[in-house]
Amino acid sequence: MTGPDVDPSPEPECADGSYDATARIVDPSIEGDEERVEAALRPRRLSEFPGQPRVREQLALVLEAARRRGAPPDHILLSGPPGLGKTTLAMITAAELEAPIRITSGPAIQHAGDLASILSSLTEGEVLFLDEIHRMSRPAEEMLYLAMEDFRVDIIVGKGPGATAIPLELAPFTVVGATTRAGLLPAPLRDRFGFTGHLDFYDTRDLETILVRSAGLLGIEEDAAGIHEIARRSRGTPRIANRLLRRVRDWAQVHGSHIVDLGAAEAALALFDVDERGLDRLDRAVLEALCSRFAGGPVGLSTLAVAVGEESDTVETVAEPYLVREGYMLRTPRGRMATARTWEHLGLRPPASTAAGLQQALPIEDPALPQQGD
Ligand SMILES: Nc1ncnc2c1ncn2[C@@H]1O[C@H](COP(=O)(O)OP(=O)(O)OP(=O)(O)O)[C@@H](O)[C@H]1O
Repeated sequence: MTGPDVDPSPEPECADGSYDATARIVDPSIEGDEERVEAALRPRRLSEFPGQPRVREQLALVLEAARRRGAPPDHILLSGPPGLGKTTLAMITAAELEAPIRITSGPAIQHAGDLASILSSLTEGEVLFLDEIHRMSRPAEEMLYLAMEDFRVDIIVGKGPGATAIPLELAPFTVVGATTRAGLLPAPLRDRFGFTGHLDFYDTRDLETILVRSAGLLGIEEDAAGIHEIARRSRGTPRIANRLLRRVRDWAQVHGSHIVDLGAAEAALALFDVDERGLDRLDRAVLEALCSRFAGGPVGLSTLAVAVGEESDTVETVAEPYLVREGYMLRTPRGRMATARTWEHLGLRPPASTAAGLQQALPIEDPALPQQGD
């Protein structure tokens, strides 16, 4: 079977030499054709979903209990870095409940009225998937509290002192919210979710399972060494793993071997600037700025982002979680700092004062960053 195809990613360097995150081969965000390929690769049921054993088990329990009660489950919040499977799990939730799903996102709901019209059209038991729930407007958020708790919204009719609230009953439904920034959710909203699943980066073995499945669906011939190489250099992220698989497939096709093996994986990943540890150009740009321009830190997030020509949000949600998790960066009360591993990876020697500072660096717990076992 030949699966859907996409063009190779363009070279991510801008004309002025700054970094273009939209063109990153390991950018976990998606657009256009990529969305179509992703849809084809999504597991449909919990039993087909590799990795995240804790969340999977917890979710299975919540859904099974709801099914036995014959009532919609509690609202579900899924948090974690991009590309780890939040949307996939929301769709699986609906499939396991045999319920329809309505998909929207925080930025798409700017007015409370937008949300009211979605809520009032939900059928009993329907799943409402709210992606990027932390980006909803305040009035919509407040309407959502009431709807989640009492299955009711108050429609305001008129303006000023004469305005009246007309309550509108809603059919019971389940919100599945997804966020890359759980720490930004206001407490009243967070408290209305009966179950929170935090998705963490995948280990290499789970990524191998995902890649073998994807290769089968896309009609790609592979061997174990090729799959292993891609898996271990995918930043623990299924979306990136699937994308690298297609680029290695491209390389193999163009070079006439047609098989995703170790040689093809190494050559293609080198071509697309994915290094031995799976770090990409943005990761390395951040680390290089941290070491070369700020002597290893501490440096504030926005200063660091400006230094690499990126939005703070991109550095914080896309690059940092993996760099922190892999021990390449520390978040301290005084700012971001390089670690001994960073200097070593870049082949640089820290100045003596920085080396001493490294000993005193105190990491901070930040709810916006994924925490193990959260
Ligand atoms: N456990 C998994 N098994 C197989 N494929 C997966 C898994 N998790 C994610 N994927 C694949 O990775 C891609 C991205 O997943 P998904 O869209 O669910 O991520 P996300 O966390 O919602 O990302 P975002 O935060 O950007 O919305 C999809 O093609 C999906 O099929």
